[in-house]
Amino acid sequence: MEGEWVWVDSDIGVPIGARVTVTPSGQRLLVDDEGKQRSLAQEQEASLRIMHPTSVEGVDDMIKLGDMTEAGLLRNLLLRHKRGLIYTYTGSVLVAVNPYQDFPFYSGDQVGLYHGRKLGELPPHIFAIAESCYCNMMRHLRNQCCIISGESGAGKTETTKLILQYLAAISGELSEQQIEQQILESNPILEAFGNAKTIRNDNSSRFGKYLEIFFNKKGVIEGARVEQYLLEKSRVCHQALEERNYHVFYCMLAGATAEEKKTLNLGDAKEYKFLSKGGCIQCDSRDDAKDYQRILSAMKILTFSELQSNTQNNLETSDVSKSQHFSMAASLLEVKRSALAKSLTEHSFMTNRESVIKPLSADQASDCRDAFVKAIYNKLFIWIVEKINNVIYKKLTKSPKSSFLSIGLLDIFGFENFKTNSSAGFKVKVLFGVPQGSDATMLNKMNQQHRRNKNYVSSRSEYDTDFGVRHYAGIVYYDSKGFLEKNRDAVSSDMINMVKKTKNMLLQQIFEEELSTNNVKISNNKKIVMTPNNSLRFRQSLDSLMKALSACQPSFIRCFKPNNEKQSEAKLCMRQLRYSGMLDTIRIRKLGFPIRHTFEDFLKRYRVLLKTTVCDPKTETAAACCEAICKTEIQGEDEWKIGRTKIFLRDAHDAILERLREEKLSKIALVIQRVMMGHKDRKSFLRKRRAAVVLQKNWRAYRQEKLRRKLQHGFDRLKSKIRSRKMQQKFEATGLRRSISRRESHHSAAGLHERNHGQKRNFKAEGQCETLKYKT
Ligand SMILES: Nc1ncnc2c1ncn2[C@@H]1O[C@H](COP(=O)(O)OP(=O)(O)OP(=O)(O)O)[C@@H](O)[C@H]1O
Repeated sequence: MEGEWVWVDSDIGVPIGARVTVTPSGQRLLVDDEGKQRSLAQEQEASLRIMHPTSVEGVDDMIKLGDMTEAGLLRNLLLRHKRGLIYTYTGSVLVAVNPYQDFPFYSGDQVGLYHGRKLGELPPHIFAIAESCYCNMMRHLRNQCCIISGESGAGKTETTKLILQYLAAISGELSEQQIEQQILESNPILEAFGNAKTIRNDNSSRFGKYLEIFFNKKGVIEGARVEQYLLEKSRVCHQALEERNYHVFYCMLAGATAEEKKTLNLGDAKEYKFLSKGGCIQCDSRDDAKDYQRILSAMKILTFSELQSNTQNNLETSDVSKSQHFSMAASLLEVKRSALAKSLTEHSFMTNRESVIKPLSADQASDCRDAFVKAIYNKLFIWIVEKINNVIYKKLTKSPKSSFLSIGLLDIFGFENFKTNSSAGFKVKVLFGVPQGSDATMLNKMNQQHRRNKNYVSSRSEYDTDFGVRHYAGIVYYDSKGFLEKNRDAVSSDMINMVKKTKNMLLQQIFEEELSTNNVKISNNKKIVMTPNNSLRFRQSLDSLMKALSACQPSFIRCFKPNNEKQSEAKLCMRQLRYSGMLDTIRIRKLGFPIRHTFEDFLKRYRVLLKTTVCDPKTETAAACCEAICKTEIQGEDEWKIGRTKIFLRDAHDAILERLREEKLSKIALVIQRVMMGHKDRKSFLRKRRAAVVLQKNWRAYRQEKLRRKLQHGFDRLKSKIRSRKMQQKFEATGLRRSISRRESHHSAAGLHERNHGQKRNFKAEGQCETLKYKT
């Protein structure tokens, strides 16, 4: 039907989407995802597969896809990427497609938005994964790790930085320490010394990194530790076309002042062979001079002391080399030119009876020089990492590790399969360890040793120089040519003897191990200082990494590169999908029960979801209670399984149960709040009512008493008036008044006065009597 979506075959090896359209003339066409029109014949129709609606619209969790095929996954990722949605879940695994541009995804607002929210509550985001790690750590008191994988340039390093940014922000809300800032500032330093421009990525990490962030029990960052794995040393002396040496060289030469450069005898990058072998000095996306200032300020924060120019006094002149660069090198290494010349151009070896010194050919001498340069850089890098750890980790060494919780971020090497893969890769080192001898003898030895190993593919003929390794993603062929050279990192004892004489403390410090060892091995008539073999050391550090990881609860982030210059978007993503094992992950996660809890843990966490009328934990077993919870809360019998000691759940149910638990808890909290507030309010109401009654009572009593007293007073006066009137009437009635009048005429003046006075008294008494009558 018109408008319907179907799957059609394509040249990328998997079907792509296409939409049925009808032209005005009535002809039916298919318009595929790449915009190409295809005719639709009637006989074709039966073979077309209708697209599931979830694939038409796209889903934010690929477990929900109806078309659970490579094509389904690919279309979903590309569809979302086109809409600017770079993050997609696959259960709890996050797929991150590199946006190659700054999106407003990572602001403080976004941190606030995702903080405290469950995975799946909000659209997929790297902050949701960081939050989930943090929450799981705090909830289960268990260390977490994030395994971030993907091709070179897919965005692993940026992702690691974003997780760190998130954790630093939420920890910063809880305390005002400056440790978060110091941890964040270690990035520019590590990137300057350990990253370089490659043809795949302008800022490619050339070392493996495991950053463990330590939190106290309150969830505040207390420190961190960086572990580095196998820096690509060969880059210091050699770069492929269009690639650069490590950033720090270009940054320093572009950013240092003329005066600083003069003190250190530095020129421009293009003057140095080791910096210009790739024919690429500038990198368009980088500003070396600006980065230099950034590196210096980060170094200040991490308490690196300032670079000091070295004194050039006390230098003996020598005729060994007239080159200006040679003198400069000797001066910077703070050794006599003669000692440097000797160590570079001669080698001493032992016969049965004596020590013999032989000159080196020009090629041998430059090998010797390169080995020394690579060793210096590598050791300097290790020293820098340790120096950073001294600031961000040292405080924690005083307390036992168990007093902290941690989240580890593993940024593992980008994996690429070129037409020709150089054996310089660390992966080859992990497999085999590098023997002495030539490339051919090494290949021979490997072909013999690993003949029966199903992961090893021997060279097809004795003239072939390549061999294959069956990786998860497929067979990768490595060319053994130049293998030993690229991996040669043994520094000759002559060189070490030269280092012994240096006045440069840093140089002595970084070669401390070699200087303190007396273990000198003679191999091929050449004295080599034996420190623990590099591949052995690497294997040991990987073993301890594996141990640390397996003790943690892991989260996975798969970074994808959406395009590069040479391949179509879909083809490139398809390859990454296959290599990352995404489809298998989804199938396994869909089929399996990746979430598992012991009955006790499960019951402790989800006890609130249990109805005691259905199953009472006081009388029933933990297993029965767990079963009862699942029966009521999870739909579908097949969605969970009861084991002997644990309960197993499908991927999505962890989040669902958590949500239900939270809902239930907030309901219960509401009831508690309601009852508490009601109780509090009633108590205060009753107190107020009692007080009001007392007030009313007392007021009324007071008012009544006042009235009563007034009345009483009135009556008393009334009574006295009545009495006085009665007395007067009585007096008048007895005629006493007449005799008194006669007596009054006798005493006229006094009598007049007395009469007036008596009249007045009478008037007054009458007046009072009237008032009293009125008041009564
Ligand atoms: N989330 C993102 N937002 C914006 N740009 C990004 C993002 N992730 C990656 N990029 C861009 O892609 C580039 C390459 O990413 P990054 O260096 O993280 O890759 P990588 O996988 O670590 O590669 P390598 O294995 O070579 O070190 C970055 O320099 C940046 O320009």
